[in-house]
Amino acid sequence: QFGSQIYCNHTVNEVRNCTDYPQLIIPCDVTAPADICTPTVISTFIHRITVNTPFFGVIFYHAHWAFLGVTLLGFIYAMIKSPSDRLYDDLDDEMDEEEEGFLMANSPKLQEFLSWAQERGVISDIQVQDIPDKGLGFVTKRNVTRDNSIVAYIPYSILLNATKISRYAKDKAPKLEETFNALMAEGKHLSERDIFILFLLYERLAPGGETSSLWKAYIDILPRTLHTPLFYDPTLRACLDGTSLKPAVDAKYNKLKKEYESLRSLFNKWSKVEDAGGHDVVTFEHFRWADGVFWSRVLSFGSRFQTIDSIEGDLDDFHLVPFLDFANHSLTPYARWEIGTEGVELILTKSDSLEPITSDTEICISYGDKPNSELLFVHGFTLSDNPWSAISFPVPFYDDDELAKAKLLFMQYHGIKHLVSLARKKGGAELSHDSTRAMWICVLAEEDGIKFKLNHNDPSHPIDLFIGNQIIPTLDVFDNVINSMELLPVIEFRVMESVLENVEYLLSHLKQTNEQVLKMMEHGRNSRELEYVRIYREDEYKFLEFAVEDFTRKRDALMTDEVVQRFMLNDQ
Ligand SMILES: C[S@@+](CC[C@H](N)C(=O)[O-])C[C@H]1O[C@@H](n2cnc3c(N)ncnc32)[C@H](O)[C@@H]1O
Repeated sequence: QFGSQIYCNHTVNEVRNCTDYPQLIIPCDVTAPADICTPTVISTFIHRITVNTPFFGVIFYHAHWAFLGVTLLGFIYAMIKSPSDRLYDDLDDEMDEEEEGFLMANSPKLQEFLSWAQERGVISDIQVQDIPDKGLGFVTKRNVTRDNSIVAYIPYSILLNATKISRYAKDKAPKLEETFNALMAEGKHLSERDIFILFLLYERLAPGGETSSLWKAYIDILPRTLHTPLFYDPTLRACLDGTSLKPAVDAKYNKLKKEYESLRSLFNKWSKVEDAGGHDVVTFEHFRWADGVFWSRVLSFGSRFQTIDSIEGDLDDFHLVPFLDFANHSLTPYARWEIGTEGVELILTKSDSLEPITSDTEICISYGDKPNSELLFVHGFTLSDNPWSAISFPVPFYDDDELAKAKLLFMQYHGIKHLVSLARKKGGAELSHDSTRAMWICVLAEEDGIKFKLNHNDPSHPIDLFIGNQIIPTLDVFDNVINSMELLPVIEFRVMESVLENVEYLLSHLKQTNEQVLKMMEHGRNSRELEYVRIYREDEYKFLEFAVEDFTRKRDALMTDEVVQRFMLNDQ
């Protein structure tokens, strides 16, 4: 009623004086002198109502208590009510795991999954644990020797691949099958990846899809938030400016967005939008998640098929292997995975060292010789001591190249990527075989004797290439013909010059943005993601400097070649 007002409650000769009695300076209350303590406007107002119309005063008094009571009850209800809506269940999951984006090793969901796996035949002699900065991973339970022994075994029956998902949709998930059928009716070819991500979304979000599913326990342990650049906020994304990854991230983001929009209406057939609280059943956020989970956990069996003939007759490349997919990546892994006769095995790789691996040591596998750009793009982490470096840029056709369209069509027909990839190998920066072919096609001109013939009436074979008078039916023939051309050093010289121009441009672009980005990084919140981006930028910078040096050397060496010199003289 009086707010923070105070007064002196002591008089000397009828004058208020608290100089010697500071303890008598006290807060105003109703007994205080009215000329010193002024009630607040609101309290005066309420007082007046109460005195002039006691009836309303009584109502006001009781309403006050009723309001407090209802608020308290509402609060208690909100505390004890478990959210029933699937959408909020999901939100709840996300909040639990929000901090790290990963499940914790002691979570009931993980325990449920481990029992599920065990009941279905998974055998393991290692433990799933929280690994700092990596989510979950494997650790040894006791001292073990590296002797090619199997430390985990996952039977084929719980592996997922596109064929199995399609069969599951047919038998148990009619709405998922409807989605597959609708897309095929539109003439869309469903890739293995398409089938996987539709499955992951269906299992996670379609009502009734997950509850009775064989895969529920597995879907539940998949990380709900991912940390790849596709999930960066705009500031963090700007820290990629000037790198070769930036255009790749932007392109992927836009592609996913388009893909999501084209599927949105089909997702909304899984349940009524009203039942999903007026939201889309599957949001773009979910769609990004499914794509990210797929690429960060899938194993490619492709190159290892010769070792199996009992995997239920299907020859899909991509497999999700529940349990094995807890294995993290290391440059010096203790284990590898292999396809056994009845399941996938995790094997402690043999080592000459007799020293055992001590208990509680992390058991990693190798995801392959992946450069930091790829690790960051697919997995959201980088390694400061990663020896694998690589860089890619689009095939650099000249603006005035009239054959560019035909060249692109030829490359497409023969499955040559439109991307040039350079990697650190054998002490130099090397073009991949595919990229060498792409660069040859790029730098060849009509004057060199190449000719394209378009086959308008045959869409299955739309273009032919001729070099001299020889038709080039396959890429092997292409390699042989180019390698036996007298002009080869000139072609190589052009390739070196063009690649050099591109790596020089990439380096200067990275240099230009470095200062600005480093400043932004200094002021940014220090996060693990930022550290990963910093490592990647430094790595790319060093590799580009190295590539510029190496290609300058290679180009200069070719400049002394007789054929090149003759060609240059004739050209002038
Ligand atoms: C196949 S999963 C491995 C299991 C995963 N840690 C989990 O909690 O489910 C691959 C993901 O693990 C994380 N990861 C694997 N190796 C890592 C490493 N060396 N450093 C940081 N994160 C790693 C990345 O998020 C990656 O996308």
